Amino acid sequence: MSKRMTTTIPTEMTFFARFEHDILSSKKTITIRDESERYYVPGTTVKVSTLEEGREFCNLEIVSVEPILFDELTQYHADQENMTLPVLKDVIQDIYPGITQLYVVSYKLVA
Ligand SMILES: CC(=O)Nc1ccn([C@@H]2O[C@H](CO)[C@@H](O)[C@H]2O)c(=O)n1
Repeated sequence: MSKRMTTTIPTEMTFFARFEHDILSSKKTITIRDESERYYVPGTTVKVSTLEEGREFCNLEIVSVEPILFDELTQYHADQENMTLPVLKDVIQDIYPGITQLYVVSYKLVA
């Protein structure tokens, strides 16, 4: 007998304010998160605000959510973050110290 599980589809996402400009200019088209943020659903739209002040600044449509290991990150991911790979790895280690399992969330700006 299988247990029925319910999940709540997330409808909001936060970013550090320093990334707002890159997101709004579509220079940054992915974000890399931990398992707590793996439940975004492709095709849904999320309301985006700054982590620091909770200021809403756009809506994003989720395009995909893909698991990735920290050691598998490449320049391809860094390009989509508008960063160099060493900087991206530093940023992730700052936010998620010692993490190995991550999720690449890709998105597009909703007009
Ligand atoms: C609660 C909360 O807001 N968390 C995060 C987590 C990550 N990020 C950015 O995603 C990319 C890879 O991690 C980098 O650009 C990060 O700076 C972010 O802006 N905000």
